[in-house]
Amino acid sequence: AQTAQTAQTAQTAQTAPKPNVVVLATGGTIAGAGASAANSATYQAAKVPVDKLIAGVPELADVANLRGEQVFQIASESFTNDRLLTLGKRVSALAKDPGVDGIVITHGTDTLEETAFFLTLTVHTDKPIVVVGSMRPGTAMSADGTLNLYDAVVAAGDKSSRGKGVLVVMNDDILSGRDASKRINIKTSAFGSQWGALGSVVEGRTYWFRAPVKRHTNASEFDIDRIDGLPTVAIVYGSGEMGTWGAEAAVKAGAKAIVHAGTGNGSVPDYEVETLRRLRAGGVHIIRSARVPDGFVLRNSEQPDDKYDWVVAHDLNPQKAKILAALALTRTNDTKELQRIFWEY
Ligand SMILES: NC(=O)C[C@H](N)C(=O)O
Repeated sequence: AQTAQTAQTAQTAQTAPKPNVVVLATGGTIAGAGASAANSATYQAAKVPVDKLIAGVPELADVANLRGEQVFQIASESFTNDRLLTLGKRVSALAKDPGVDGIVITHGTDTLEETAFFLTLTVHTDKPIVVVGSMRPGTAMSADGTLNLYDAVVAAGDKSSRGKGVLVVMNDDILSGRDASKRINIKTSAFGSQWGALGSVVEGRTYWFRAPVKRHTNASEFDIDRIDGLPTVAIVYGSGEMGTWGAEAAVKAGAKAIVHAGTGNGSVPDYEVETLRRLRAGGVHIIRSARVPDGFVLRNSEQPDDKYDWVVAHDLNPQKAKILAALALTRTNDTKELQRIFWEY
């Protein structure tokens, strides 16, 4: 009986139509190449074209009908707002295509968390969008890109991934694009979230344990199809003896908002308070976040945000807060609205 059932399962797998998944390649280490197999950290990112990446994992053909598109070939530290918009608009167009069931974006890991958050805030779709990278180039021993890509394609082709916002698949984990963050820069377990993974991919199957509750994709008020530019938002990193020059220089350079990556609970040094209040009075928004990777910044604790007309970034790290602030400023200049947005997304 078991043999009959195994045969039937195999036949169902063969006859069930495979999902159509598009791989959008942007570069990164997952497309990297090093001089020797021992080079896990010394290599050139963004070398291998998308068709070669796909051809390198023949098992992909078992789980999806795949085609690749080379959007960029860059290391992800070189992402700009313009590139984010180009990528977002392409993802949105593909998501509207009835012949596309899911989208995978291969991406460098350095700014993968920004791109994943940006897409989850701006692309209106239920279809799975999965961002994936690797920590070792394909030429290295124990390269992690092949399994990560396979897992990403599995997740993107799986109906159970729909409506969960943009996902990050790395190292067997399925994470929310909202709060997945690069937390270790030398190991394959690079990505995590203080709120935990949503699920796992194991041997070509997805397993889910939670779902995001914050607004995303179809429920978002931001729409990539209507955004053609983003304002400059600067992150000013908090430390002892940080001075006030970082904030001043950011505003001189045209920043419309400053994400203050404060110490502790988004603290502001006594000697900087008046500078930030003056910049706010001049129209620049001050968003208090924290350089501490976990936890969240409380409103009116540490600083009287109501009195100063400042915003807090909630649990978003500075780089995520920068993305949300830039998007929010395309729609409002009102502090209360900005704060609402930071609570809701
Ligand atoms: N692991 C990586 O992908 C790092 C690389 N610097 C990138 O972000 O493109």
